[in-house]
Amino acid sequence: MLTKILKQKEKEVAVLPSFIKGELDFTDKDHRPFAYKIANSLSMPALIAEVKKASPSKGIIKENFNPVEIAVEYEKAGASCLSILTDTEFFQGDLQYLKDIRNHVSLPLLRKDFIIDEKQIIESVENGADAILLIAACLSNERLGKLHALATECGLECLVEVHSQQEIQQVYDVCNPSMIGINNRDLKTFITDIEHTFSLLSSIKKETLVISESGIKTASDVKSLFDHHVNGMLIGETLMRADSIENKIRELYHDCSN
Ligand SMILES: O=P(O)(O)OC[C@@H](O)[C@@H](O)c1c[nH]c2ccccc12
Repeated sequence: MLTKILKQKEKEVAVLPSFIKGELDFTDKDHRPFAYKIANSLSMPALIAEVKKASPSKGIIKENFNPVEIAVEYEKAGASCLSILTDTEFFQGDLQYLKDIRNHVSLPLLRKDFIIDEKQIIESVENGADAILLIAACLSNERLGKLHALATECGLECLVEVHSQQEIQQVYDVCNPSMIGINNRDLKTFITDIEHTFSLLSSIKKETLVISESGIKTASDVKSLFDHHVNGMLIGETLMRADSIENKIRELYHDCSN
């Protein structure tokens, strides 16, 4: 699946406009600090709530999908940051959702896509992202280092996603990201296991914020992230399937306040 996605991304990137680095000027962009928001959620793991219509493993997750309404609900319900899927082909997202949501909420926004090229970084800034996802499994060391450096120069924060001890090493060899995301989803089997986060925690530097991603479903999951001092959690499906986002978020945090 990842190979298929990356092939498609190469096609998309080929038609993106090129740019001249010296001519970039993003000084007037209003940046909403992403990692700062995560670091400041001390009493419980910060919630990065994901706007996600569909996925390759689950198909359509939410039928009546209104991205702006969902984002507004997430903000009201106390999410710290939002993650917006912008991949159209596999996740039925759209870059336009990022723009629209930015006009209706004041939370920091992560563009969730498969970033493999510098041109997508420029596109992310232009469309209102505060942060981007960089997936170690999709990038060589050299690419990861370069993309992380350009994003930082452009004022974007990076959440660098890893699945293994080896990838954590790869990340630290080429950059020092403020946030590392541990994906609990095994990309080969699509099975999620939150224990995956705990098994990799000790390899992450103290100064790096840790985000647990995927398959977080219950108050007891959230409590165990909290007990392991995980800084943040990225939740999509559980919230998208809830009848009431507000009630679901309250329910998820329930055991942290006891
Ligand atoms: O819907 P879930 O299981 O709560 O997962 C959210 C998020 O972690 C997942 O969408 C994700 C994590 N890494 C990704 C990379 C690309 C696309 C999607 C993802």
